[in-house]
Amino acid sequence: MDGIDHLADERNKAQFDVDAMKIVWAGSRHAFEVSDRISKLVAADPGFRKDNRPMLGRNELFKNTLRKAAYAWKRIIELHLSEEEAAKLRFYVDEPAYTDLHWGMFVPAIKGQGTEEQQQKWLPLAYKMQIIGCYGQTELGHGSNVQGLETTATFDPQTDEFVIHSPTLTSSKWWPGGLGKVSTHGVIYARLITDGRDHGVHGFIVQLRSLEDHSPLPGITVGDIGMKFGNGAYNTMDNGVLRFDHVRIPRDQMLMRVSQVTREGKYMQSDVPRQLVYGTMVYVRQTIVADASCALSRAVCIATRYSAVRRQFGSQDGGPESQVIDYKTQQNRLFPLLASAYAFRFVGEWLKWLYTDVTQRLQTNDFSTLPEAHACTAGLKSVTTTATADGIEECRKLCGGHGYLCTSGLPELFAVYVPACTYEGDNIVLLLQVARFLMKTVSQLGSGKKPVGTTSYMGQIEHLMQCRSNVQRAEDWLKPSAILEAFESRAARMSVACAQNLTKFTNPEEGFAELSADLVEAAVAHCQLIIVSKFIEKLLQDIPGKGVREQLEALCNIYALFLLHKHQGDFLSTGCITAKQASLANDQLRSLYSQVRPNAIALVDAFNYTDHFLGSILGCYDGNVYPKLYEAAWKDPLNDSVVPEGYHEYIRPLLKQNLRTARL
Ligand SMILES: CC/C=C\C/C=C\C/C=C\C/C=C\C/C=C\C/C=C\C=C\C(=O)SCCNC(=O)CCNC(=O)[C@H](O)C(C)(C)COP(=O)(O)OP(=O)(O)OC[C@H]1O[C@@H](n2cnc3c(N)ncnc32)[C@H](O)[C@@H]1OP(=O)(O)O
Ligand SMILES: Cc1cc2nc3c(=O)[nH]c(=O)nc-3n(C[C@H](O)[C@H](O)[C@H](O)COP(=O)(O)OP(=O)(O)OC[C@H]3O[C@@H](n4cnc5c(N)ncnc54)[C@H](O)[C@@H]3O)c2cc1C
Repeated sequence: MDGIDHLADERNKAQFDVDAMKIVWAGSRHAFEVSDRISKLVAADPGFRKDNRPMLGRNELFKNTLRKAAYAWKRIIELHLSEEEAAKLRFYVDEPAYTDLHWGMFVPAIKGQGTEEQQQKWLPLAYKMQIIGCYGQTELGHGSNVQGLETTATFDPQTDEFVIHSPTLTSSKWWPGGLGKVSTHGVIYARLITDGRDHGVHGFIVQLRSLEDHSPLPGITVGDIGMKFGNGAYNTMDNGVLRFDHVRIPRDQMLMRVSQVTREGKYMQSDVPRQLVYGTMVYVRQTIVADASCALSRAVCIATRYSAVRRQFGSQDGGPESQVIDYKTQQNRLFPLLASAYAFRFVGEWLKWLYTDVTQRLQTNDFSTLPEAHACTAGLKSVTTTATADGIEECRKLCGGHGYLCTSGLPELFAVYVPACTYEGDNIVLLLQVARFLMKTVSQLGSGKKPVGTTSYMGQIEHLMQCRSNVQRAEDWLKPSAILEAFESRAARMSVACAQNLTKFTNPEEGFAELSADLVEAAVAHCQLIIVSKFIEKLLQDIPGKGVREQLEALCNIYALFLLHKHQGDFLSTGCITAKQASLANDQLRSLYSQVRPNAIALVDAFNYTDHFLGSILGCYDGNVYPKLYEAAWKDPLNDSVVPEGYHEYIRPLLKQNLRTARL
């Protein structure tokens, strides 16, 4: 606006090489270059404008999303973008749309659960978007309990078809994104019935709409489920309702990698575990962890830049007031979120590796790491999305009153992000899955079976059950070994305590239900240990760039010590640390905040977000907040006229009446 960088002084304070940090954040030089190029391309294109979203009504908003999705596809084709570049373009367009489900769930479901033949038939059509697909699992009556789904797929041997049917109101598909108005096809989950026998839930490719005129096919009732939380926000998505009235599909449209139905109607299961039917959810949960770091870093970038711009109190001799970022309370709320964004980035990278590894093993029929992959994706999805949703709201509060304005970008970010705590598995339901995995691990400890992977720490259970932290000075908390021992012993002791309490119940399922709140806490402790340990492992790698390692070490310590402080009840009650050691951790945390303070702006610059992507006046790169806020206010439709519409109808009569009353 005035061409001045109002945050230049802050940028000059940085003690590390920001460009090198950008590469660490992106994951590689290649990833950085792709991301940088595509984000700038999107930002410069008026076709991807998004600042008017909160003002649009539902129909206008939705049509605008359709236009953008079609335009994005046109640009992808014109520019010959690779799959990686196209995914980045959709990411930076930053508008939830049916394409998320098409590329994010429909295609992966066919890839993961379809046979080679099925993949060859359906994937080319999906890749060219000649068909558009959704993921139709959840129903009005059941979401978390997948085994409770009611939709049926009954095999008819006479015609070699499945009959897909919604027998009750509660069996209506409800929620699938892209279903409401766009999808031509869906991977639909239904109970497979052959010869009167129910074989449980399986996936089927079902055509929903005509490829000629988009009308629903016979027997199909489909529509949108209605407005969701927040103006604009996730209402760009057509989450849908769907009912089937005896809809017939050919037999070869059952996804048959896990199990098959023969021409004669015989149900056959391959060696592949039935849980692979849930494989698409594992895949998406893994991507959601990486997305958590994006959403949180975005909110933190806004709150950090604005905290450096905003001044309140503390003026000396008529000089400027204090920047609010210098208040320790602000740092204590903001810097752990900054550290969490980095922590989630690195654990997301690791989880991607774990997922790729398990996928390769599955291809050779090695299913041994599937339970761990399920527990890690479920647990980390839960812990990172909860922290991110809470963190975005905290960032809004960190921006004071202006954070509540839509132009801060934070209300929309929160509204779009918060359902991540629910979709792809309710966070509590997922933590209970982790707890089951942990209880199984503990119960096998005496059997000679060595715990592996993320539970390998349980292999030293005797030590972890009785060790005492040897931290004596605040600086001792900077040793990775001190942090790891505290987190491992806390997690191990909480799991073992649950396991011991479970033995008091004759019926294990009753015990599990009764102790579920404690089990969830044990699962959280285990997941936080994974995040801390993956951050520490990241620091063992070669990290080029002046001062980059030092900044990451400080952030890693902030993340760990902040958690230790927040959950000190766990650490103290399990006897892993003393009250004195907890207090030393807090002293160390304060001193780490001072270390990070001069680098804070550079640490958020390293995310390399364009102003277009951030979509926030408070977070704009040049920090020129006030003129931009002032100017934006005048662009609000309410300011189109000086005297508002409705004055003559509703304000003037009131004022006149008050005048008469006053004269009386
Ligand atoms: C405007 C823009 C501005 C800003 C944008 C900013 C940010 C945006 C950021 C992010 C957006 C990112 C992404 C968006 C993506 C998605 C959103 C859209 C779509 C959402 C889609 C969905 O929600 S799809 C539906 C998902 N549904 C669920 O997740 C259901 C959850 N329930 C279950 O998974 C299961 O029912 C259960 C696991 C809870 C229980 O299953 P059940 O069969 O009953 O199992 P159990 O008896 O408990 O267990 C049996 C054994 O099976 C093992 N198991 C269970 N699940 C799995 C699995 N998945 N894999 C492997 N193994 C599994 C379990 O451990 C048991 O094992 P045992 O050894 O103990 O027998
Ligand atoms: C924005 C959005 C997009 C979505 N997109 C899709 C999609 O594309 N495709 C699709 O199929 N689905 C989709 N869903 C549905 C989503 O996956 C489900 O809403 C989710 O799995 C949670 O299930 P539920 O709604 O049945 O919650 P419920 O299970 O009914 O949860 C209600 C409460 O009960 C608690 N609870 C449930 N079971 C237990 C238990 N065993 N122990 C303790 N507490 C429990 C939960 O913690 C929660 O507090 C979407 C949902 C949203 C919000």
